[in-house]
Amino acid sequence: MSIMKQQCVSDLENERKNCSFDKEELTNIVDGGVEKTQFRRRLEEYFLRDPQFLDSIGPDYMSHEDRYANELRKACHMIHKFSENEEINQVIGRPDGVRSIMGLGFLGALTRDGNPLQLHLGMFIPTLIGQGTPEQQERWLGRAVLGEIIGTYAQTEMGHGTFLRGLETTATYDPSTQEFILHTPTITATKWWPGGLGKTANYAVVMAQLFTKGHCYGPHPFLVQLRDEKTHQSLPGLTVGEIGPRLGMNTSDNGFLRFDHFRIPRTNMLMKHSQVLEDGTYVKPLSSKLAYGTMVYVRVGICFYSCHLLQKAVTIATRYSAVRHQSEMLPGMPEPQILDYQTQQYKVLPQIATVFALLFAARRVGDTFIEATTSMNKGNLAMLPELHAISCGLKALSSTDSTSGIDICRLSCGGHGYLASSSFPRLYTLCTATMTYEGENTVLWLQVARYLIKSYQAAKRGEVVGPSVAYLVGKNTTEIRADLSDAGLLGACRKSVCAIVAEVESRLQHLCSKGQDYHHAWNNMSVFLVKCAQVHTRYYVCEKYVQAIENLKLSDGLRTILRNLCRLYVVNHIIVHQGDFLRCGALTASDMKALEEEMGDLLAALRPQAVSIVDAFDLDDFILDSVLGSKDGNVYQRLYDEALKSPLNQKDVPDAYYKYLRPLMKANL
Ligand SMILES: CCCCCCCCCCCCCCCCCC(=O)SCCNC(=O)CCNC(=O)[C@H](O)C(C)(C)COP(=O)(O)OP(=O)(O)OC[C@H]1O[C@@H](n2cnc3c(N)ncnc32)[C@H](O)[C@@H]1OP(=O)(O)O
Ligand SMILES: Cc1cc2nc3c(=O)[nH]c(=O)nc-3n(C[C@H](O)[C@H](O)[C@H](O)COP(=O)(O)OP(=O)(O)OC[C@H]3O[C@@H](n4cnc5c(N)ncnc54)[C@H](O)[C@@H]3O)c2cc1C
Repeated sequence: MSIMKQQCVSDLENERKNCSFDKEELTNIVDGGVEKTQFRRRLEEYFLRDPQFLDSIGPDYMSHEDRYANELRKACHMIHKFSENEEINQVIGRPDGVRSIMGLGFLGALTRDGNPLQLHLGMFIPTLIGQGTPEQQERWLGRAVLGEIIGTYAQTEMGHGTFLRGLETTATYDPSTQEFILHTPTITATKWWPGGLGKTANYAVVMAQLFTKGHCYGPHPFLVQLRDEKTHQSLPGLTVGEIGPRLGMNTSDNGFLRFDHFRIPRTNMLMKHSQVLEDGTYVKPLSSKLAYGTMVYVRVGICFYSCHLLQKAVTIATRYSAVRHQSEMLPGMPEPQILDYQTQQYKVLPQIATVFALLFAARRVGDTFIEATTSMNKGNLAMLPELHAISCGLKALSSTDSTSGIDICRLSCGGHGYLASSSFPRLYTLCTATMTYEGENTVLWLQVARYLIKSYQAAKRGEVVGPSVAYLVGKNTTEIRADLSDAGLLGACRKSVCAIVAEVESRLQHLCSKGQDYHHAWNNMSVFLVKCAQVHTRYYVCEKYVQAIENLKLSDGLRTILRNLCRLYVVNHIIVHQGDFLRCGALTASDMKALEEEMGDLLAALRPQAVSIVDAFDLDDFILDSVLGSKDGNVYQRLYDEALKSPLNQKDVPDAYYKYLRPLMKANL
């Protein structure tokens, strides 16, 4: 064993000796229970040890087409393995089965840079479940689950992604043939972006403006066959293709689609919520927003997904920080592990704390989703506005924090973090996409703000408002801070959110009273409205974090760790945004000093446990896919071995030298 390897390995071994808690207990909490850990491990064994998921050469060295083909190969193999596994079949058969399987983060690692079947699994099947009638599900769902038909979710157009009411694709009902005629009237109406649309999918859920009897009823979902089931050739009357290279996700064949008066049967409109009868009569849904149901589902999924990406990044960064030695802390002494620098701890440890914050909050929003959909299925839509606001807020917060957290982790690994083999570039590009897709984050923050302001005004009038916003009026606004305990800090958060919302609402009203119409006043206040949404959502996350730890049954050792992480999260948030707390008098300058001191203590207390905590995430080396983050810490050998795989290293003198450099250098001429 080389000296370097020995040192790296013993660094991690020493770290692991410090562990003051039961790792398995923490793993179970991360998974959501002992049984879930066991289930995940069984499936990981089944998938990750299968050599078919290995790449013959690194995807970064493949052509665009070969990379797509390689990931498609693995994605199809994954579906085969789904159908061959009795346990998975049983789970998929349950009402929440598809969600449970999709929620297994490790599946994302089977394909590296975007899965061509992700939209099929993540949106097409859920839309059939959420928007299709029982007869429609009978017709398509079973085939979709088996992979006999592959679909995508085609909503966004070149001209409109955010503003759904602005979609231009039309679906006009023709009662004489009982068909809808799908048409793309302009270049901007071209469907643009859907994953898997380019070359993989032979079906799509297409969102189009529904016209019947001369009226437009807004965007509705239609099940459209795109390609022949035998030849896979695109059907006459439509044009479909791939949109070209992206920042990342380059193997998800994001596509475009145009219709030229393309006809589909009436029964292909997904009619669970609204219907068009044979004679063209439109039957209204209970709420027009039910057509947006799949987006709400996926926004909840993104809260889990972005958190999982951060979990990977922080595992890599923490292990690397324990094996990397650099500079001198004490003059003349050996170079310390970089994790011993307080500034390094401040990069890594808050990201670990964030993983738990996002995970606990995602679980709460997941529960709200299940509760709301259960009552919606019984015709009660009362929870829909609250679900929409919470899922928008948490999707925006999770994706933003995970993306910035991943980049902080990358930076914490210095130069090596910039290598593709560190995995950070891929983690970053996968995560930053979650800030845009499924609702661009600013737009989602403004949806939350709309709900906040309306609820605040309603609460001031004495009306009952949703549970997540009930705190906006009443004693919280005048609450006198007692101490810096968890409860005290949550009280300070509440007070500052209440102050910010009250001030922004009053400035909004002021603009209106000066003669601005509400929409202009709204736009002129929108920077601050976004802020309202952000502080409210942050408070939601902090509150759920504290509650989760209070409610979990934990051993003392683990309780201390999780409590310290939670404190670090809340205290750091308050320090970073201290202006919000000082401005409304929720906290004082001397409180801030005390909190800063506490933060230093928390970093020091958590430092010895950092490697063990990320070990407890139980992420297999295959999942991490990083030369910097593997379990054994053998960083330098892996870096070197990976570099040797570069095609440029297969010849000492590359062909390009003879073509370009030699003439320039005038060598041997
Ligand atoms: C649980 C575990 C899970 C496991 C995991 C599984 C999942 C794994 C994840 C897989 C990842 C898959 C990859 C995904 C790839 C990306 C796919 C896409 O981007 S696809 C493309 C994604 N594209 C996008 O996301 C587009 C984003 N744009 C939009 O969603 C909409 O245009 C809008 C919301 C911005 C405005 O809509 P507009 O119609 O103009 O509405 P107005 O503003 O005029 O407000 C009117 C009223 O409606 C209300 N309301 C609104 N929405 C909802 C709702 N959903 N509901 C309820 N209510 C809603 C609103 O509050 C207001 O109420 P009020 O105040 O009147 O009471
Ligand atoms: C990797 C990836 C995968 C995708 N997959 C799919 C898919 O499978 N299916 C699908 O249908 N779509 C998909 N999309 C499209 C995606 O959903 C949209 O790009 C997204 O909803 C944003 O819409 P937009 O592109 O129209 O952005 P725009 O709305 O044009 O955003 C541009 C800017 O305008 C601002 N803006 C827009 N409206 C407002 C407003 N009301 N107030 C304030 N600011 C505003 C935004 O904040 C942003 O800064 C995907 C996109 C990406 C990047």
